[in-house]
Amino acid sequence: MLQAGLMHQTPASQQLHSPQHTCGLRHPERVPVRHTTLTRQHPRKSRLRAASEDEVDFSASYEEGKRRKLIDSGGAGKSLTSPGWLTELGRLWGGKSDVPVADAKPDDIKDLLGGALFRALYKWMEETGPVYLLPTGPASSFLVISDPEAAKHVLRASDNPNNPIYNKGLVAEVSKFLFGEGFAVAGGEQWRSRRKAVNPSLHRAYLQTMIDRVFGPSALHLADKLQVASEAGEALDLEACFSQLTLDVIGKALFNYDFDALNTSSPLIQAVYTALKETESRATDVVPLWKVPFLAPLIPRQRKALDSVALIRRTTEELIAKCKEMVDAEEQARFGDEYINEADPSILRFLIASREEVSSVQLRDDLLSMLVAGHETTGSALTWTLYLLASNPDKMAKAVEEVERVVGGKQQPSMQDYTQLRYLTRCVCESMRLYPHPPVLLRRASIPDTLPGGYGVPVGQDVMISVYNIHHSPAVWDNPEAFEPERFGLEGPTPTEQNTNFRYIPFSGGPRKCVGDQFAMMEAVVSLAVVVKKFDFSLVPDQDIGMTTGATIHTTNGLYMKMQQRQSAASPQPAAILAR
Ligand code: HEM
Repeated sequence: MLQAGLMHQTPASQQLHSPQHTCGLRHPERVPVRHTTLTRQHPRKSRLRAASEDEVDFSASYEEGKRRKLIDSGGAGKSLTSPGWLTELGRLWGGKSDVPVADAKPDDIKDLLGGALFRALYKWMEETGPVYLLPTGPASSFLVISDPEAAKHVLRASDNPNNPIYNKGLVAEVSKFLFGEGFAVAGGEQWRSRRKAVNPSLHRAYLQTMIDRVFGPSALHLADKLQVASEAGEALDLEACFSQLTLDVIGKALFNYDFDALNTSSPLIQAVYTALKETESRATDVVPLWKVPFLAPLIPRQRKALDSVALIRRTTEELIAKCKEMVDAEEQARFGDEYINEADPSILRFLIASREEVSSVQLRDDLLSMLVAGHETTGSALTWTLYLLASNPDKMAKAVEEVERVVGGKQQPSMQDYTQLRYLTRCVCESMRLYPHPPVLLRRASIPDTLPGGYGVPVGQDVMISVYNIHHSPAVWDNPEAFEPERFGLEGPTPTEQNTNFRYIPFSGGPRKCVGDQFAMMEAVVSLAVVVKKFDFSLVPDQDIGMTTGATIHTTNGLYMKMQQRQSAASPQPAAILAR
């Protein structure tokens, strides 16, 4: 089954010959995507209707969809097959709701809890339409959204002071044990004021410093490790390597702390992984025992998670204390919008030097939010981009040609080079279209709402925006399963939620959009540029990579590759090799 997760990928051979997009950019700020609208003609089928203009007006299709809806009085979509028990419960629960209910069988739900969430959600989208109710118990359900216009509506109304309809809901519940007061899960005024304080720390001068001093050098450390394996003729698990790399990067960028995860295994690193795993497990627990506080110390998994969080918090508090001492010792910390301390350009340093009124617990939890949000996400984006490039030799050849031309004899790209690595940037974008991290975004309605097109959303309803479905929908993208970085024209802007009208939302959108999007793109492109410049990568044949989901889409069994140093990269050698 896990293998099947990758089976719906278009085979590399077909991708090589897949027709290229020809639609040009008519609007300089718009990225060409398939100009179609999803029209619900039948609850089990959707058909494509070509739109005549750049911008798609979804309102017409919603109206048509509403007219054609085949909803019975119980609120469930008409089903030709015998519905499962969950659907029955959904019918009872659905009452007057007009949202079609997914024909969810127990097996499907098992799939979902096992981590293959996106596949089940996709199937129900095909059967039921772009907005449906997924019953998950007698009194619980998700309203699943796979439509860009409805996603835009919900994301823009999330923690929006002028239109406060949705909040983070379940996400906040399952990760509170780790994030605490952190702004990634907080809501309302607490979130707003902390996001305002953190945002400026990611200014352009900081990102430039990160490229030169963190992204490039950390990727060169990875190259050292790859070189050793290459000389020994060994295969390495690149997913594990990228996870180590991105932990090293985020540690330095946030705290000026070197986890050195590429070379060592410390209890702290293990603690970060354990805590992350626990958030994933909590989101899919059938019986959420973690909700019962007095039980936690009695359950080994919970105890381990809580011990891990305690270790992470202690370490972060120590780093904050040290940094505070340094800032206090400075005669006059010159602080401005683009403040950077030469010796310590970290975000922690910026936040302390800004002397914002903030409790140390809040500061600690904000940093932890960024550590967690910025680690596995970027690691997974790197993993799947390299996988896709290795599976598509013609795309890899184009990427390598660009890197060699732009970066030339240097070991790592500069900020200026980064802006010229346009094809490689689009490879990362396209990989995040096919493998979005996270594949779903969760929200909860804090007041009753109506989606564009008329579906009602009751107060307290959990909403799941399936980014995966939107990114894979044939109604939204031409040839959606193919890896085609070219679909985002080289001359135009890189795709964002804005210039694709929420068809492309790997960093979400609206007020809760990722704060680290630029950081992540630079980190991913620079890291890939460094390694593809030095090595040819080949997938170990016949491996069962598998695909599963949690906070990100990751492999089930790792991504094993062999590296061979490129002729053109024979000199200069990676730093550590020279030192040997
Ligand atoms: C490829 C890498 C990344 C991806 C795909 C990604 C994706 C996302 C997404 C989808 C959200 C919004 C979730 C929602 O709407 O519920 C988000 C939020 C966030 N991300 Fe990222 N992210 C990445 C890298 C980073 C990095 C490197 C950092 C830090 C430097 C970061 C920090 C955050 C924070 C703090 C939030 C919460 C923002 C808020 O709630 O106000 N992310 N990310």
